Amino acid sequence: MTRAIDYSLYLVTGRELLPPGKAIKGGVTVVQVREKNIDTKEFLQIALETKQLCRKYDVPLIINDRIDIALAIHADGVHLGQSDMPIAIARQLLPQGTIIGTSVNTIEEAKKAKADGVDYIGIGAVWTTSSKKLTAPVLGVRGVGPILEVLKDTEIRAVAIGGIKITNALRALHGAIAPSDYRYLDGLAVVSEVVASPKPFETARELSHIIKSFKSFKLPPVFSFHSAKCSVDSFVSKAGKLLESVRALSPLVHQLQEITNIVVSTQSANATLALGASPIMSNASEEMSDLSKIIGGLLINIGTITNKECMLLAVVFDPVAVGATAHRKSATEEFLNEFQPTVIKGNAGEIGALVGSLEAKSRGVDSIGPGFANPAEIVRRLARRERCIVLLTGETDWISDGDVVIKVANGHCYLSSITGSGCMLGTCVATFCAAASLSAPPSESLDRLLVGGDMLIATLGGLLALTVASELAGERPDVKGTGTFLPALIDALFHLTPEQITERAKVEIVI
Ligand SMILES: Cc1ncc(COP(=O)(O)OP(=O)(O)O)c(N)n1
Ligand SMILES: Cc1nc(C(=O)O)sc1CCOP(=O)(O)O
Repeated sequence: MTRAIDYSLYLVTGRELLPPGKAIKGGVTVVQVREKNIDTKEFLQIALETKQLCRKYDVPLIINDRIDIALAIHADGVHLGQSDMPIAIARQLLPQGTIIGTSVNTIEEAKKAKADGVDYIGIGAVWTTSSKKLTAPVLGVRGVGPILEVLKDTEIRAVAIGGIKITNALRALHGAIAPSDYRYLDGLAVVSEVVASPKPFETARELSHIIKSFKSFKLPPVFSFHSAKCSVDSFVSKAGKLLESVRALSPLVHQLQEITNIVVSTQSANATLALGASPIMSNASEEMSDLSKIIGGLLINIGTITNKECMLLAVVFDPVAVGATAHRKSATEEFLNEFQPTVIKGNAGEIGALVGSLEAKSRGVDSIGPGFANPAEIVRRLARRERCIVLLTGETDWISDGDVVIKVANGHCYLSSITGSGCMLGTCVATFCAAASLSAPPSESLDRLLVGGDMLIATLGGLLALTVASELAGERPDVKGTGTFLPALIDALFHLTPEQITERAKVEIVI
């Protein structure tokens, strides 16, 4: 019988790298010895030494490429690449129960591996790597899910390999989920993150913690805890109450808006202040590391984040006019390939570009086209795919965590006639998300390792804050048009109460 293996943290190592002892103690669950350009005798020696270490800690040992070495040391398994010994012949040569894994870069290769009856596949390379000269294209995190889909209804295990780091492990795990049946990775395979670490024990421990936390959490939804059975009243009252947390905690909200002008920045900063939070507007990547330690939430539009620690903060991603230019499209792709947002917010044109729908398109920052025939399905699908909350804005707004869909019909018509209202909404949502995450019990973020706090409620709270404030502002007798509306809106945000939110909310749970 084949030994059952925990593939969670799969360390690939070799003679120029570490003896894996410290890393195993930190939580490595499988070790592979991978040697290139080496004498057989020397490979054998290294494999034997590694085997002793693996036996000591009861961790299975896999040999890369070389069936003869695996046979000689009675290894637990072999890993064979596309140009190595064919799987069927390897099966004949190896004792029954030997684990056989193979490398996969395409759906076709995955189908072949499935037909060959391998025990596991290594899917890669997810990202670029300095540990190997790649001969196949980099998949990106979005390329992994469709390959996993091939393993549907099989016992074949899967790990992702290539460029996996502590900072992107979470995105790799969440982003690499086959959408149709929630098949997810069994583990992550790493070389340099552990072997080049000055503290391999600590690095392995941290990676292991991320993977365990991911696996312990039931899928989906990622950021909230609801079912369609929850009542509208409970959603709305929790969303309104969050305003009290915003005022009590006054979270620092970082607004990294590479493509916005100064007028909009001032407005967004004033809206953040009016809610009782504290804005910091900075695009300097040099500051990201320091800022990530003190901010409660982050709002980002098209642009880059160099500091991946931010992934563990409440992050609102606003892909402004993503469908309008090739640059915005590729920047957004790149961002979502690497980064795990908490909320994606966009108008129909922007969300349409993300889901590949022709029902709505971007013209500049505006949206054109007939609009979505089934907006509830669109937000739910995107939320599931990106493992986050999605907020689709328009005359009616739609929110989903991939499960529940909420329809919101608040807002004054002047909102769409002033510049920067989308950015103001982004900052309101980021502010409420920051307050929700800061007030969450510490165990919540530790257990789930994403962002603690209820991000569905927080998104609803931020949306209601701005839309209800806009109604209050628009109703003022001294507001005669959009010029007087804007300062009245800031005033309304400043004086907004939880009761106004709950009394005025026009919210429906759709599914
Ligand atoms: C877990 C895992 N996945 C993929 C590979 C790559 O193996 P291969 O294609 O045989 O390439 P080389 O490692 O031989 O360069 C792997 N080793 N482990
Ligand atoms: C050994 C290997 N195989 C890959 C593949 O794509 O099949 S990528 C890779 C190296 C992974 O190293 P690191 O964790 O340092 O990026």
